[in-house]
Amino acid sequence: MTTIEFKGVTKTFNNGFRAIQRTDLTINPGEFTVILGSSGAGKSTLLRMVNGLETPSQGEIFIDQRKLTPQNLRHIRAKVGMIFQQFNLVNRLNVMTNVLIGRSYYRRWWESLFYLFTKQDYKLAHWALERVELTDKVWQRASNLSGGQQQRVAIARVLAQKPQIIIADEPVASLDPATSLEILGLLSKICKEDGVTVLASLHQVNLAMQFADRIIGIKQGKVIFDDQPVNLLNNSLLETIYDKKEHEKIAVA
Ligand SMILES: Nc1ncnc2c1ncn2[C@@H]1O[C@H](COP(=O)(O)OP(=O)(O)OP(=O)(O)O)[C@@H](O)[C@H]1O
Repeated sequence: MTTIEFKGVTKTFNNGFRAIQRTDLTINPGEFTVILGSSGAGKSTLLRMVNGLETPSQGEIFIDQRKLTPQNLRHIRAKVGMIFQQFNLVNRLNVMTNVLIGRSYYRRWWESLFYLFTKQDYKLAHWALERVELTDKVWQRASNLSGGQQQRVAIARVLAQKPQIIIADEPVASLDPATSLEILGLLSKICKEDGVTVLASLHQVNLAMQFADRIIGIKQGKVIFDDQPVNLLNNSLLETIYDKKEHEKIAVA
């Protein structure tokens, strides 16, 4: 099981805006850690640094005690599966091919370009689609699926990658409440059954409380809460993580 460490990490964008203040964090192996914070708090920036989609301005990131560098980025990306709010599927391709794309990290670039995958890749893709209960949709175009089904294809693609870490950037922000529960339940199951370290950002406090082993609250790029979910509600920090108005909106929702 794999640990993620942020050591003295900051992120300042080219326009001079500092999105992440100096951060030291260890994300424990095999845990479901949720990052909470209002819009613009820096959740995506923090997550995107784990697989090199953003680079820290200062400090270092370690995956399983191995420092993330441009030289080992491809190797580390193979271990880190990524799930996005907008699913990021190739809409014109069928479900199977989308899932096979998760195997690209283990293929030469031209093999992936021409969708040349091995029997073992197909076997893994089938296994992944079974895990997300989508074997009846294998040959359908991705664009013909519902949002929840598309997110399940994205999870299958990540599973086919055989990741040690899953980074999920607001994975349920585009889904209805029932489908959100289904998707987070699936991620939680994968975390517990496969020993995958999951680091997810969410907007919904109730969902974080239900699924997280640990919640990290950030505000203006700074960690202001880091504890078990049960300690969040006892703590006025919930009002601090979100400004009070937003908190009241969430409570009503
Ligand atoms: N490429 C960039 N250049 C300059 N500023 C950026 C860039 N990307 C993000 N930011 C800024 O950094 C801050 C953090 O952005 P980030 O996307 O990490 O927030 P977030 O917490 O994920 O927000 P949301 O919940 O709305 O997705 C925001 O103020 C954003 O405008």
